Amino acid sequence: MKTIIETRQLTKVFHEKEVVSNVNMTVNKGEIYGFLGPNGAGKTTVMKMAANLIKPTMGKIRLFGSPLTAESYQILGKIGSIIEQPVFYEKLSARKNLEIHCEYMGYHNKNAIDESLEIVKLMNSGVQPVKEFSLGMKQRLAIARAIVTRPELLILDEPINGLDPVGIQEIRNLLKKLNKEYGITILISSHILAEIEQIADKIGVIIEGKLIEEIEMEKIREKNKDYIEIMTNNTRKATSILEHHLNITNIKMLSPMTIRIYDLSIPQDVISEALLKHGAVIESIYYKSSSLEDYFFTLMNGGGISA
Ligand SMILES: Nc1ncnc2c1ncn2[C@@H]1O[C@H](COP(=O)(O)OP(=O)(O)OP(=O)(O)O)[C@@H](O)[C@H]1O
Repeated sequence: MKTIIETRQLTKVFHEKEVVSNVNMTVNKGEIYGFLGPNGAGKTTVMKMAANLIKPTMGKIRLFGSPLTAESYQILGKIGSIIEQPVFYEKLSARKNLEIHCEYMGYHNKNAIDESLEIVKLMNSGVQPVKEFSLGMKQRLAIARAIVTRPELLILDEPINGLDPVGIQEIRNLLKKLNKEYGITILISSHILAEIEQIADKIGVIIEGKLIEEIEMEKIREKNKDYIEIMTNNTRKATSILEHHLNITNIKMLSPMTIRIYDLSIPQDVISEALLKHGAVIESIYYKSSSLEDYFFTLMNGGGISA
């Protein structure tokens, strides 16, 4: 698997305060990486270092497999970013803003501007000046500007911040499209779990400058599957009854007295009835539903992330 961003022991000190500490982050090609952490945790600082906007105090960054150095112009040309509040020429149209950006970047491709306006659905904004845009339109224009040079990696710092639910949905769909149809790898930060859990393939959680978790969403969902837990004096007998009489196969023995069923197609009362009917003693049986919010809450231990 190709690695697009790799940081090792990445550290940033501002005025003798370590705001990013030894961050080892890995963003793979094709991934949407959700970078999650409360306000002030260090997300923007890590992203600025990855985009070469500020220098690390210590540690290493590799982009597209090569070390990031002062001569990395070519590598940086493969990155589009929105870091902190995007600034536009407010009196000019969306198209004019993109033209100026392309000129500045030395990127000359006539179709690219039309294509990015089309992708973010701003084709119809015509000559309307950006100052009349809604926040959602401005965020879409920021994305258009980030993708107009056809980058392979997008670094987006809180692009959903402040949008209403419709705006959030629009940006989410847009990012999914850029990722799936155009193969763009995306690093996106947020302080709100719900904003990115639906689109991220992997999540990195940063608190007080430390990356405390980096994990695939798939693994989180796996860990957080609902189950039925049964305590019985004879787990072997109970397992055999479940397998032979109810055809349940996804059973895990947790202790000599406890089993868990992850196959939830059979209702709990049917399970109890079958166990009792065939002579197993049930000490307790209950349904456990665990949500992603629970997982993050436990992880953060109330560290300030809003679920
Ligand atoms: N240029 C700077 N000089 C001094 N301190 C800074 C500078 N930039 C950031 N910091 C401090 O570094 C810490 C991390 O800030 P950062 O902006 O990276 O966090 P964040 O996770 O992106 O939070 P937010 O979501 O609020 O932007 C904060 O305590 C912030 O005050």
